[in-house]
Amino acid sequence: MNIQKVEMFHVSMELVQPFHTHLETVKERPCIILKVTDETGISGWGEVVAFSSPWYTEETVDTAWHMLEDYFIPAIFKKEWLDPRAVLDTLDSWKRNPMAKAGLEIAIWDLFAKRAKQPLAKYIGGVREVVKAGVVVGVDTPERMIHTIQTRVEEGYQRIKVKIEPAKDYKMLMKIKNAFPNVDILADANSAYTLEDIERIKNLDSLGLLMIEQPLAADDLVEHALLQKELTTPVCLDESIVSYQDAKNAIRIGSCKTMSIKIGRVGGLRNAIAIHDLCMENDIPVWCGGMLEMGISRAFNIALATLPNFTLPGDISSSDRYWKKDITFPKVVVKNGEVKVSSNPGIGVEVDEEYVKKISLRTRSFFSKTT
Ligand SMILES: O=C(O)CCC(=O)c1ccccc1C(=O)O
Ligand SMILES: [Mg+2]
Repeated sequence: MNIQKVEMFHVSMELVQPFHTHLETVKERPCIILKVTDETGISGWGEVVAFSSPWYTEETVDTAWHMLEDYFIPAIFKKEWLDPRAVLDTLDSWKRNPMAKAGLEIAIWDLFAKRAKQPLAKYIGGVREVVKAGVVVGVDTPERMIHTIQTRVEEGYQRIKVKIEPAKDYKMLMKIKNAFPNVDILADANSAYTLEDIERIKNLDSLGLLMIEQPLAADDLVEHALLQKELTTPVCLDESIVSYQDAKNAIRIGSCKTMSIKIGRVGGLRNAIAIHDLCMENDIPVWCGGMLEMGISRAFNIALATLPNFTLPGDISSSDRYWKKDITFPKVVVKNGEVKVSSNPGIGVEVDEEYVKKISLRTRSFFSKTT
């Protein structure tokens, strides 16, 4: 297979509700959408999930745009592709920039699955017809959060995630747990604590949380291991796992009991699958993390979550939780706490290309030299 054309769209959409963490509030969500077309005219779609500023990880929309136009896109025209797993071997001749690499790599996976006339979930070895849905409830007063959680539980979501920080943890979580003793509650700290806060974190142990996500710094696998030894609540790593090697190290020293896998954060679908397999061999259950994504990335998350070791509900929610109008159709809907996996070829959703063009702030097309 040869790539003949790559189109890049820098788009932006307003979230239905602003997304608050202790690090950043996201109201307007930019993204890079990628369309790759082969010699037979079949196209695959990708999405780069970096934000406009480096609050979550170091990449931004602008750094990703730069890496894609100056390095990654020119490189993929130079090869004939027989397997989507080979794409990262080429892109990994440059360091890091996982979200930029992933955006391009996933578009090629979609293209391969479409050429094989198979749904992506089947193409990667998925085993589920439906995946479990979880949702994030934004920081607010405990009363309003309890009200929102009630609605989400009625909608069927199987797990509720709330953001915590030292100034807003035990009391808020206790109110929530008292109101919903049988609901799985996950607390995500986005690195708001240090090991000096160990007594504060240990205090959360009595709440029976499903897990605590990324309590400490992104680059601290060792301190997460020390913390996990002192806690009964499972530690889940998010920002700390940006490569297969990170996952291997975390497992080796016991930094966590579960992981959130995000295709963008780990540099592509091949790596996400490999980390899934590694965790499965080591009895570490995983779940699919979310990035406030648009419909293309959401479709990839659903396909990824059909792999056997995705036994925990992920940040996989209805399109309506994020967007008035998404760039893909049909919409993702949660029914009885589950999302149905598409049986259409590739990512299984159509991209509304006219709409993508309409909301684009900049676009660029690249062509193979041989056309
Ligand atoms: O619903 C979602 O898409 C995930 C929400 C979420 O927690 C998140 C969103 C953007 C960036 C980082 C994170 C995170 O998991 O820390
Ligand atoms: Mg997180």
